[in-house]
Amino acid sequence: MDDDVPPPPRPPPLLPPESLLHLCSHGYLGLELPHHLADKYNQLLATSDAFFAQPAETKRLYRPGTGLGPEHRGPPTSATNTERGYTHIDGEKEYLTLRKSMTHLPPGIYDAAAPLWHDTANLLHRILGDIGVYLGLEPTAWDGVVADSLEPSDGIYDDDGDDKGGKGKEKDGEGAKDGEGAKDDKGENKGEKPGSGRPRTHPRDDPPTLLRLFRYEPGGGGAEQHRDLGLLTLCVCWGKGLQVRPQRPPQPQPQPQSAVDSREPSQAPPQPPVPWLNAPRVTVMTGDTLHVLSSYRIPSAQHRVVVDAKEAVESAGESKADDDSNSSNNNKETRSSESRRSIVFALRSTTAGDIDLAAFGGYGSVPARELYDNIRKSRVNINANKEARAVMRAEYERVRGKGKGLKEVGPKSEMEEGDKQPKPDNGEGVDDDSTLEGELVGVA
Ligand SMILES: O=C(O)CCC(=O)C(=O)O
Ligand SMILES: [Fe+2]
Repeated sequence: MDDDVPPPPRPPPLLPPESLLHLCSHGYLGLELPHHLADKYNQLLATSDAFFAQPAETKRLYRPGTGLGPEHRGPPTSATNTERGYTHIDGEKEYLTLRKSMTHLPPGIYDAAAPLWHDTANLLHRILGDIGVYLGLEPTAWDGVVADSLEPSDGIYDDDGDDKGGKGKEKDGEGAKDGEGAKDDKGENKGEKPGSGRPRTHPRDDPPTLLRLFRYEPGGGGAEQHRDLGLLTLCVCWGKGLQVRPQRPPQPQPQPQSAVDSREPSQAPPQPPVPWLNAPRVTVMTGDTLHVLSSYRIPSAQHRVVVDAKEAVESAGESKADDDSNSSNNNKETRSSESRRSIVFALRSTTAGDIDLAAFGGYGSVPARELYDNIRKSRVNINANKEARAVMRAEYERVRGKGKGLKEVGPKSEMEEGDKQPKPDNGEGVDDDSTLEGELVGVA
């Protein structure tokens, strides 16, 4: 007998079976964070609050852009890039977006965010492992697509000019603009950990995963209904506003017609819309990339943010999405004069190399960047400013109106119909090298 039994390859399952079933059926789940991680979120919130309390001119130093002068501290990328640095949408919200490189950050943010990045990415990776088991995949199936997002970098960015134009530019396909920008800007992370001799990190080498600190204006509108682009998103909220929409329960099969009821199935009364529910304070949500890689078995979470207190109460009817044992039920109402804040960690699939589809029950492999770009198509960036959203929405409607667009909204039809779809927006016009996230699914 061989006593040499190898250790299990993974930690034991994290989610109880009923919670995993809820997540895989509805796309969202309330979580109770371990104390140490909840503390880290509270510390990051305090640091983030301190940053948002700064005068507008100070915060603007951290916006993305190039050639913005010696005081500029933000990422040296396109000025319209909403996926890095500080963004302010007047009357709506402001947010600071961190990427794995952890560079170009206001003082104090790196120290508060880096440990939290590590713990959150690893928590979501573990939940992906559970989802893999639910799907009948190897629990390690996701490792290759998230490996480059798991650990934060060291926040050092020292562009002394000798790697411009080459290293990493093609790595994730989003580097050219970043790299060009670096020529015009020293790009030092002056508010952050000084140091030398350590591996340098350039923003252009970042995987698309992000950590975002939000502050919403009271009554400023929140975020329109959408689905996230990536694999899993963790939202930690201070103040009510995040709402989720469960999947419609399966409908009973139409009965054989009888003399009593001769209605055609198509004449059945229309279903009332599924109501929005207030999300638990800490909620994990599935994204479109997970939907696609699960062969469409796992829905992506429909969600929105409603910060108009009156609308939030009316639309969700005070019901809470805490119908599972894991949810945390302390999503206190924000007083209308108070700003809602949230910290969002969006774990996205790599854009480097190839994705082995066999690991997901498919066949062959696909270039990771191609998968990412296909899923990103026909999306509206719900975190862009009003004008940009209007342009994207109009283009989206134009394409749909011509009948050449997606037969149905969403990545399923995109994947089925290949990548020949007209592109309502590919991100270039708005964010240049950034990812558009969030799709409006019922554009009014
Ligand atoms: O602020 C939140 O709670 C969620 C924001 C969101 O859904 C998003 O930015 O994609
Ligand atoms: Fe979202």
